[in-house]
Amino acid sequence: MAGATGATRVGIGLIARGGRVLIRRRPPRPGSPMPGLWEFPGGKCEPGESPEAAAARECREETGLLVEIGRRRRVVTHRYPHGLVELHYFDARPADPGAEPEAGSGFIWAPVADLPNLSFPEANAPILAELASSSDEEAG
Ligand SMILES: Nc1nc2c([nH]c(=O)n2[C@H]2C[C@H](O)[C@@H](COP(=O)(O)OP(=O)(O)OP(=O)(O)O)O2)c(=O)[nH]1
Repeated sequence: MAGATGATRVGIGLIARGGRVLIRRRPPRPGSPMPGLWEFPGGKCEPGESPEAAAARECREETGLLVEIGRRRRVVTHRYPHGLVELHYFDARPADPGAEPEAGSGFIWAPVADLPNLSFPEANAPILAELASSSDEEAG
């Protein structure tokens, strides 16, 4: 769904537990850009859906986990060759603290400190820098 700026709004969940976050490689699907890059769970807002609700729904659909959405950390507008996106990043955690992502979903718990070494879509640079700096603080 397009926002006021004409950008496609996207809700993204930073599902964290014990210094790790859930990521997977973007699947190679027809019409889905940037296959093979790592990503956080998320996707486009449906008509009338808030980014927060989209983040919760996509986390559920993609990882199988029911999540509690926390604060909105950042909003990033980015132009890709495939279009203009407005990415809303939310802190999230599994409603059941011991729950694991669905087998076959491709999601893994990656240490936050490892994220700078992985290839993500370009628009994720600011959130990756922010997460890396908060992991330094925790470590230090
Ligand atoms: N899920 C997700 N999308 C991201 C991230 N970083 C980033 O730039 N994006 C971009 C890629 C796409 O342009 C857009 C999300 O679209 P998508 O294609 O993954 O979403 P979707 O599941 O709703 O799409 P569809 O294939 O069902 O049409 O946000 C990220 O970390 N996670």
